Amino acid sequence: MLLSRSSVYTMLQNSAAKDRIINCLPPPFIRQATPYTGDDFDEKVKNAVNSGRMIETGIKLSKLIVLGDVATGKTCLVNRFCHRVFDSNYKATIGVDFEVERFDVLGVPFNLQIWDTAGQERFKCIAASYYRGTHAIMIVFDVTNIVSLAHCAQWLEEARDANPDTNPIIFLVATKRDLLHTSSSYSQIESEARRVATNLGAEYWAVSSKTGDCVEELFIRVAALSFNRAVHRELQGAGKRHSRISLPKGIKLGIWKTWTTVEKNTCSHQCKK
Ligand SMILES: Nc1nc2c(ncn2[C@@H]2O[C@H](COP(=O)(O)OP(=O)(O)OP(=O)(O)O)[C@@H](O)[C@H]2O)c(=O)[nH]1
Repeated sequence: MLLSRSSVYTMLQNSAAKDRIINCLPPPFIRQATPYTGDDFDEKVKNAVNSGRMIETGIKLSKLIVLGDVATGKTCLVNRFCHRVFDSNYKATIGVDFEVERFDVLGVPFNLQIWDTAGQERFKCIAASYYRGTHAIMIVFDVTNIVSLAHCAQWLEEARDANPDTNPIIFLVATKRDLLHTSSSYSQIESEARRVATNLGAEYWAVSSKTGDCVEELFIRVAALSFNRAVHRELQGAGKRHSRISLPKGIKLGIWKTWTTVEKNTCSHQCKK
């Protein structure tokens, strides 16, 4: 069955969960540890949304890839956000896993494709073939493993090589925050990680998939910045391709997550103003 653009739009518009509704730009983890310093969505983006132009151009879609050393917690991070679960047993990702999360940003339907990639060397070439066309890159390291932080620059370089013509949003994410019990051991890692984040031009976050600490906030921030960038790109005429539904080869609309319908415009992410 073929769905018209307007029926797909209506279907998706009605399906963002309450906690996926974003009406204001969420803050970074640390104000001094981000290159994305704006306090709000761009004026041009807000004007375009308010004028209704975004509805005509179709559903917004951005691709996020999650990269990092083996067992740093990439899968647990994605599963915590997408399924609200945590599994303490390690199961290696083979190649890539794929999720789509539905958001409603400033009243506009927005989909974030989340690509969880394998950290194991032997699966790397499969994973790397999915790096292309990304709009956001999340480099993950384990707070208890300083070597995984040292490898972040290499992961980013490989992702950038696959996207020479784009300017993706970059996040450096410290996982397993719950494992560092003293604040002094964490602050040592944090200062080194923030230095690395600055060098990479990345926004820094520290999360725990086990406790759920800051996971939701991280992905809401990723979605909001990605939406801002996607609309901006579209307004500049460079993002025409991304304004349409473009699912990866072999992925059908039917596997998209359909969240239980919730009342529209009930925002759980309150504006601070
Ligand atoms: N304590 C704690 N353990 C975690 C956390 N996140 C992940 N782990 C554990 O770390 C191990 C590796 O997690 P995964 O999410 O599978 O790691 P991955 O980066 O996806 O691994 P690859 O797919 O092989 O690259 C598992 O045993 C998890 O339970 C966390 O926030 N806290």
